[in-house]
Amino acid sequence: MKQRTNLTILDRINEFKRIEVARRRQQTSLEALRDTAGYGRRCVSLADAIRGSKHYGIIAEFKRKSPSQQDINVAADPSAITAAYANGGAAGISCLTDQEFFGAQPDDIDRVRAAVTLPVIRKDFTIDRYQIHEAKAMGADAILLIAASLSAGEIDEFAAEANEIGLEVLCEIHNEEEAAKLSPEVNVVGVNNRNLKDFTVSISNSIQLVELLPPSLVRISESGIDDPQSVARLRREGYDGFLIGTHFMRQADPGRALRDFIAKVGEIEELYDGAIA
Ligand SMILES: O=P(O)(O)OC[C@@H](O)[C@@H](O)c1c[nH]c2ccccc12
Repeated sequence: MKQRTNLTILDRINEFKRIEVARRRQQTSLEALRDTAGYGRRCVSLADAIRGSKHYGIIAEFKRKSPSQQDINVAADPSAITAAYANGGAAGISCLTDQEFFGAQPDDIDRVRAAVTLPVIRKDFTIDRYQIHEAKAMGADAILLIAASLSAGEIDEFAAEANEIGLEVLCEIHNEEEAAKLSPEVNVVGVNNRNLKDFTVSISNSIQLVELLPPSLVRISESGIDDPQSVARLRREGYDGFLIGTHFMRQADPGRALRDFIAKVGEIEELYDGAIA
């Protein structure tokens, strides 16, 4: 038998999710989810927002705490912060909805939805198709699929089901083996710089994997980005966007931090363009 001590954090979260999903399904049926106002809402395209961004395609994340960073900003208000992210130049919003490990509250997406018109990613650990419909009912525009947790068949199936109800899919990979699981149903591919098994972070992971990413997909680099220089570098490698949470959430004014960050990327790119002109 597999020993509990050998389970990674991702295994533990996914195990918890199976119980959570079973409980939620008892409380609210799929049919009831389909009757919600959120479910009837027309989604905004995340891929288009990243591609069309004039501010480097930054998806700013709302996150109170995490297993790797512990408390980040536990008293944070989702409406105020994401409205400030929108004003600061975000291309999209990522909002954690896991309560147990990430400290989310049940109405977080509602509050984000009320505050912004940007595309919103429901950031959770999707291991069951029920969660796809739940994301739609919550008013999200896109869901996250973590390749480390799913088979190639599940990624394809879940992504197709999400697309069918208007949701886009961000599929997250961390290595070559996971890159091979990408499906044509996926809209955005994210290379995670953080290893979800041991929490080590390395931006060079995005640099190494970029050549394996299908050119048709919008590409983003995720996690551990805290320096405008890294964004400028990764853009030269072919990344269209960036998912950044902790660096902004830790600051007194996350919206302003995003605005300043974007301005610095601009300065770096100007210098770079000047140097090669
Ligand atoms: O806070 P950071 O290091 O800027 O990272 C944001 C985002 O990439 C990270 O929260 C994340 C990436 N993949 C995930 C999967 C589940 C939960 C969270 C994540």
